[in-house]
Amino acid sequence: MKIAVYSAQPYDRRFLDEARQQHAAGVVDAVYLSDPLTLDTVPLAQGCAAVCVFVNDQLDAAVLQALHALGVRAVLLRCAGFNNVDLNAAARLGLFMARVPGYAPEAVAEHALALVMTLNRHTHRAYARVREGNFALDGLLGMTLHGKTVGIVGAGQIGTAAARIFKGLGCTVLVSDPAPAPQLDGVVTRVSLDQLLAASDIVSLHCPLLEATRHMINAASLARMKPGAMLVNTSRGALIDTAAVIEALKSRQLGALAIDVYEQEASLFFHDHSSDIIADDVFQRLMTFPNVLVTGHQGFFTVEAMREIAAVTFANLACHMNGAPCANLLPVSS
Ligand SMILES: NC(=O)c1ccc[n+]([C@@H]2O[C@H](COP(=O)([O-])OP(=O)(O)OC[C@H]3O[C@@H](n4cnc5c(N)ncnc54)[C@H](O)[C@@H]3O)[C@@H](O)[C@H]2O)c1
Repeated sequence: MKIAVYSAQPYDRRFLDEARQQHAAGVVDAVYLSDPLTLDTVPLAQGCAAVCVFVNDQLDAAVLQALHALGVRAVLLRCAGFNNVDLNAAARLGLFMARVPGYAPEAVAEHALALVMTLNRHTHRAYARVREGNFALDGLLGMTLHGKTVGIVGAGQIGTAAARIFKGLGCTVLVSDPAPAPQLDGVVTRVSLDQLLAASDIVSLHCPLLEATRHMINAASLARMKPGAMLVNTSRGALIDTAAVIEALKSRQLGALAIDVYEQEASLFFHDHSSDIIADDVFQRLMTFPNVLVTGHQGFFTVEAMREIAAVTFANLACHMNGAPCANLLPVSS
């Protein structure tokens, strides 16, 4: 079987090839495409019975229909989130749609911690200063995290890992989740979103992007936050209304922002734009704040997570090829 791998970076190729040698040598051929999947790039999957995609690839009804017409019968997401998939269209077309849930929740949770630590203690600024021979401490004042209150919005696999990390630092951990994980019983305090926003020094988002969670952080919810609190988003960009966040930063209601995801990231992230004029004025405004830290969707990016993503992707493909049950199917509705 031939599989077209969209949005393939050299590191994807390395880990996917490793897994293919181990799990599907001689059975699966991979065609690596640096282009993202869009309606325009569907024809690149000509001759392939499956495609493998990533977080910003388009999987709306038109793209799925075009892939199906080309003979594609399986779509393998090499990620956990599937907010970019039209589930109804996938069901209508009878496509095999599988993802990689919970491949390394600690990797993303640890990245959230890295963002908090960096932004709080200004290590990114200290690094640059010291290299220039500037050892002044002015502007580097942080807060001691021990004893602070951290609010985790969405305590699934990643949120649970994050809750344990912050608990380990001596923080009080609040959780808001309509279906909270029982393994956090006795470790965290369960509260409503409003209670969490009002009480937390740090709010970290770990829920999926759904219609119900789109822009859950907006002007109203920002106003309910503790003045000067830090907001962290390693989940999906559109959980946050970025324009409202900019206003809250300007008024100092929001004390600091750390994001690994951005609602318009598809045209920026995973590529080198250092010689381009970036046309996204909202993103560029964010870049002007000294209390904003942005990374380019790298929360998942550890050796362990990349290995697991590649291995599970080929295990999912094997289920499709052998007609075996697959635990990682998307919840497609008919
Ligand atoms: N930055 C990265 O590299 C990266 C990597 C992997 C996943 N992610 C993102 O992290 C998200 C979480 O991943 P996960 O593996 O922990 O998912 P998960 O399904 O294990 O957990 C999600 C949790 O969110 C909860 N939830 C749903 N709606 C909610 C709401 N309105 N308010 C509060 N909680 C709500 C669910 O009940 C569930 O417990 C993914 O959806 C994905 O978008 C980001």
